[in-house]
Amino acid sequence: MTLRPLFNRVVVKLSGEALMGSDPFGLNADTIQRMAADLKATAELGVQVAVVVGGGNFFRGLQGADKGIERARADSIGMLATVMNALAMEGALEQIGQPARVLSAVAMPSLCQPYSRQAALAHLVKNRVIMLAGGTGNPFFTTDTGAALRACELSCDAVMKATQVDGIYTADPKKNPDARRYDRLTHGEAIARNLQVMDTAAFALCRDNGIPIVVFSVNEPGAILEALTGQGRATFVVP
Ligand SMILES: Nc1ncnc2c1ncn2[C@@H]1O[C@H](COP(=O)(O)OP(=O)(O)OP(=O)(O)O)[C@@H](O)[C@H]1O
Ligand SMILES: O=c1ccn([C@@H]2O[C@H](COP(=O)(O)O)[C@@H](O)[C@H]2O)c(=O)[nH]1
Repeated sequence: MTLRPLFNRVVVKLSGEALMGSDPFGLNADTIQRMAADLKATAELGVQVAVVVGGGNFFRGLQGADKGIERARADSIGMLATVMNALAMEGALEQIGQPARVLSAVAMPSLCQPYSRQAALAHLVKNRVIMLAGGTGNPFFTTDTGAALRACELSCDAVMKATQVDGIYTADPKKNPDARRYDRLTHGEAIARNLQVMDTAAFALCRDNGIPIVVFSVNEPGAILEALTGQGRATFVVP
């Protein structure tokens, strides 16, 4: 069967928490290798892939702030966590022969290239998987908003949110076993119903720029390729 991608250029928002696999913290090597293979298979289908990686496996700013770290400083630590994840994934991709580049919104030129739209587009057309680290580069935001922002500025066809749950539910399914899953809803409905799988700023940016969002679980091998070819379980957020 020939697999046809639903989209030609995407932002994959890769959950930081998913990168720890069954470990309690940090990076799980098998999990990273599995996701790298999935991203490579997706790129081999001809899809241009920009990955915005989260940092929840290491640090979230709000948790730091709860422990008394000033919020902006805590968010800086969170952004650095995303750079660690991006560097790890870049290495895993290169190891299996998939060209990849980290571009960071927080400049650290001895480790990776600073993010610019021009550089990102130049890598994408050469079929390199780009790892967009540092979120938006500003505190008080999340990598979901970073993913939406990059999808807008890089003219992506969709945001693929690769996360820990297999779609968007009426409430957080980890806390509410009676929550029901949506197959499809609009950005406006997601915002109005306060569905916290993504933050409102991310939903609003995608709504205002007509960018669909696909939410799916990344916990099975091949999940990204499956979601991109319209297989498997996912929720589609559409204009
Ligand atoms: N209505 C909802 N439907 C689905 N999931 C929801 C909902 N409300 C809250 N969630 C929670 O949102 C989580 C996904 O978002 P979250 O930002 O926490 O993590 P992530 O995007 O996977 O990235 P990271 O781990 O890097 O922070 C899910 O694991 C789920 O528990
Ligand atoms: O634009 C951004 C993106 C992220 N942060 C900080 O990083 C952590 C980790 O990102 P997640 O989206 O939670 O995975 C986040 O909690 C923020 O503290 C940021 O400041 N700005």
